[in-house]
Amino acid sequence: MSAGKLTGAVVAEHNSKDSCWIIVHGKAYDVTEFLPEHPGGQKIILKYAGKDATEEFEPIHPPDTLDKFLDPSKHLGAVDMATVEQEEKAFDPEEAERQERISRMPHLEACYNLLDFEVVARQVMKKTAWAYYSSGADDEITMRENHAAFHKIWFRPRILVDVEHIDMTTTMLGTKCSIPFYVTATALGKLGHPEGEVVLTKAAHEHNVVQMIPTLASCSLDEIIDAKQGDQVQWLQLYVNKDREITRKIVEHAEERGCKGLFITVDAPQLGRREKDMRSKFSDPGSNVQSGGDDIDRTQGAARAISSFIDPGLSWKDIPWFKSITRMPIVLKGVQCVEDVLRAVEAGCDGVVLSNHGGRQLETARSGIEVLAEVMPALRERGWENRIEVYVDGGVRRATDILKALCLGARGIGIGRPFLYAMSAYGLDGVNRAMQLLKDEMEMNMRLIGAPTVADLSPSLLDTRGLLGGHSGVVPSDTLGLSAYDPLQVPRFNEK
Ligand SMILES: Cc1cc2c(cc1C)[n+](S(=O)(=O)[O-])c1c(=O)[nH]c(=O)nc-1n2C[C@H](O)[C@H](O)[C@H](O)COP(=O)(O)O
Repeated sequence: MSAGKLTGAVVAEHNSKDSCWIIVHGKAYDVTEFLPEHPGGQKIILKYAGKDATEEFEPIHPPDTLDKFLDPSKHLGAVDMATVEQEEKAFDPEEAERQERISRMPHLEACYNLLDFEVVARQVMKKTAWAYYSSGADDEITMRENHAAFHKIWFRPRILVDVEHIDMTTTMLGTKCSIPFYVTATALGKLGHPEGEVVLTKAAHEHNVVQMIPTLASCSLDEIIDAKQGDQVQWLQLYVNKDREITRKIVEHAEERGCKGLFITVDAPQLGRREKDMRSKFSDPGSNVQSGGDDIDRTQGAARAISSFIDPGLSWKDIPWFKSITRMPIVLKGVQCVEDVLRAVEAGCDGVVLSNHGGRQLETARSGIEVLAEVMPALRERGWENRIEVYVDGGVRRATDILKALCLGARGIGIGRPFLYAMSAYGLDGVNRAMQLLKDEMEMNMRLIGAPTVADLSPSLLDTRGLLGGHSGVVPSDTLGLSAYDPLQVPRFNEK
């Protein structure tokens, strides 16, 4: 012991399956018995047996994970970190190139739209982080269709409308919001930024935008809720655990802490096959997947490793139970056809999110905006349009995308990746700029459409015939036009 603390040498003696100690945030833990239960497999823990595992642990696990899930008897106490041998990191040419690009990255002001953040983030993010955020399922057709679908809808703007004063405010689940979009739930925020989801919390407060807190956040639920200010509104996104008592505790705690909506994710009974994420794990020098020596198939990437608790048995019969454990409005996130929206109304749900999980789940599922165009007329013909709030997410990159969804009848629009990329590349300043760019675009486009308030946004302002074109998959491209087209510039990296 050194000054009443464990030394690195003592911890290093416990470096095998038979006796496995790790160090996280300066404390030692005996995880020997936990090894077979680890959702991410044993190999990743054994890689750090007897060593400091903090860097690997941090982005994937909320800080209270060990307190919550590891028996106190296995908490071995503080380690004198001065005695811990820090491993010499082998030179990583890819990391050196990434750092060099960071040194040349464009100024924040060079980002003029949400896609600009994606261009920069791709160059400056760590490979595994980029892979996790950017990946979609299988061939990523749905992921790309999510954005492409908005280009099938055209506006029918009205003129000579007094649009001097633009009012973007709306209400979502009874909450007044300054703009009709929200930060949707996206897991593992610390893959992109060391502060993780609390960065999104701060920006959401700045712009009076609702934040949906992910079950699989890197930050703990309490950290994210503690980061909110004043009457800032947060919702909880829930992956339902096979152990319903764990789920009950999470829901009750979130309600006690002031969350104003429960969004139950229903499109992920199993997480989708995201090959960029899988591939980046496969090439991860630390994993032994090549040798096939891992006891859990880590070729499935981070997604599969963190989601084994999700209950594939979740069904409509569970809705009454959720209504019995919370007074929060209940919204089903990931609904993808009219029939299930009508069923949600009959089940007494307060809302649905028309979503395919950002194209990360079922490949060739239709985009949320296309489903929205089908759902709202079906609700209106039954007189049910006010019985349920309909949200949509997926592929939203411009305010015109938001306005098209509002015209079709959406209550609010969820945005995921753009805020992750803005955060990963430029931190809080990036997310603030992204939200401000959207606000500026919204104000201008509401003027140009001839709709000064959200209530003025109606289906009559749209031409949706393009959505009826089906999914030929091979869109005849305007080759001549494209060859003449001077593509938009993207932020440029400074010359070497
Ligand atoms: C980009 C992204 C999306 C995730 C997401 C993680 C990332 C990195 N994760 S995931 O790890 O399980 O796939 C979640 C999640 O935790 N829970 C959830 O309901 N949706 C999750 N989604 C889906 C998200 O809530 C939106 O449906 C989707 O991001 C909207 O599409 P855009 O990214 O194009 O805005």
